[in-house]
Amino acid sequence: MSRSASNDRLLGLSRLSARAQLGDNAVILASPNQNLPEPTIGCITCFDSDSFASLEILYADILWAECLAADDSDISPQVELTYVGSELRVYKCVLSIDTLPGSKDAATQILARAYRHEMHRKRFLVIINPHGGQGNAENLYNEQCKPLLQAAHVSVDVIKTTYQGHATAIVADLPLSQYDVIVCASGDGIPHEVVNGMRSRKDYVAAFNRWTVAQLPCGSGNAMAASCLGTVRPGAATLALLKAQERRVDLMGVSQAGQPPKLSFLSQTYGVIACSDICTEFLRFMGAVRFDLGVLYQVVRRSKFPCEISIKYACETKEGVSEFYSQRKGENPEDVDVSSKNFQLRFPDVEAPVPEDWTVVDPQVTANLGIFYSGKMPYVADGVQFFPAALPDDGTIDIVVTDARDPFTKTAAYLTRVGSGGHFDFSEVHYAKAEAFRLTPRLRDSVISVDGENFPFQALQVEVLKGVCKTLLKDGEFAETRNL
Ligand SMILES: Nc1ncnc2c1ncn2[C@@H]1O[C@H](COP(=O)(O)OP(=O)(O)OP(=O)(O)O)[C@@H](O)[C@H]1O
Repeated sequence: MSRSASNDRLLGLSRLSARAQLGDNAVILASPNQNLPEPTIGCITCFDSDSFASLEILYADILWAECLAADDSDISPQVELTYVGSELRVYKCVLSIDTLPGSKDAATQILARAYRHEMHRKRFLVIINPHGGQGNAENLYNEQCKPLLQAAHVSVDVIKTTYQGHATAIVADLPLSQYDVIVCASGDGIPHEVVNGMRSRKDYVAAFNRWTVAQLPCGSGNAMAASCLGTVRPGAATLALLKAQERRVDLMGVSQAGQPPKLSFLSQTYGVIACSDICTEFLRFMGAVRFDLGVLYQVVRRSKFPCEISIKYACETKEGVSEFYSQRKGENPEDVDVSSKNFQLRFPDVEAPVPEDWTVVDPQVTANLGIFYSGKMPYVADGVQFFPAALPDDGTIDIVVTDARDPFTKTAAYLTRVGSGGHFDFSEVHYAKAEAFRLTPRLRDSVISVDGENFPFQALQVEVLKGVCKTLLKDGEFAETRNL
């Protein structure tokens, strides 16, 4: 039996008798009603006249499809479609699907096209950091992400963190088979905790083979979503996540003397950038602006951050980086399970002498260091492509080094071009790819930041761990960066 008319009114459902057929990329409306109902503002189950004006609803925007039992067996099958329309609101409509190639019913065929990577079948654990994003994370999730996840019928459990380090503890104790995707509704701090929680488990290899880690951008630093889903808008990121392709990415193993080894998924930094992030925590109320102010302050002061850096290069020059990048971009290898070997550190301990085949960065530069920034993902913040040559699982870490002695005008010129990746072109900016590096600070006190978190201020050694973690990438690749 079909749904009753009163039930439809309750849902705000528009029962169109529009006929439609399944195209390659969209459900294409053949003859929409002349008198289209206006969408009801704020209602999540209404008709979006904008999409209908274009006479098609893209599979990329479809969240759900369900066959309605026909009142009359003579008419084409009726399908209730749930989709994302203008302003990322969720809409519903009922269509009569005209021609149906193949034996599967219309809803099954639409869902297969809407979810090429079957994300609608996955079980999600969402970890919300209520403290994240200036205390806004929970609201952002509830208002912008949850309606889309519900409309997509995915199974979702939610846990809120109650203290720093809670996400590590949650993941360390989680039954392995209960979930497929660990979604961090947070900034970059929670994914950092999640991968370390996974690594702390006795069955860590199984955990990295089972769980996919993703971010819904609800924090103040959302580099993971910017890089993997191509947006830091929570609603758009939710849609991108539901349609994304699972892909293995590299992590980095971070070693410091006397500290337990840690995993890093995003970046390590010392100098201007680290200080601008960590040293401006007290300006948290200002949001992202606090970071820009911090950079400006350090650059105007021409602050120096002496250190020693040794690098096991994969590409030492920018020409090498460009060539490597163009050869490897677009590779989309099959997902192969990892073993404990993939997590083993290959290089001598951080306290042992630096291996002979590593290169010592010019001591003139490192005695006057401005920025040291190393990373695995292209975007370190919304619209800031610090590492335009970063690739998901190329087995390398991108490194940027600058000299604080550069004239202010030069420094300002390359820093203002970081948004477009234009800093790569400046001869003053050293950009390389490495398998590993060691950084030994030569200041009494300053900051070392790993994935945006404050780490002990002492020497650190970092090496890449190839393809150990699964995440979700829009179109199976990192967000687009400039041409190199
Ligand atoms: N309930 C809580 N109370 C206080 N801190 C918490 C809580 N839950 C998580 N945290 C900590 O908050 C820190 C920042 O988290 P997250 O990255 O999600 O937010 P953010 O707004 O992007 O912050 P940041 O700007 O510091 O990156 C993490 O170190 C995390 O451990």
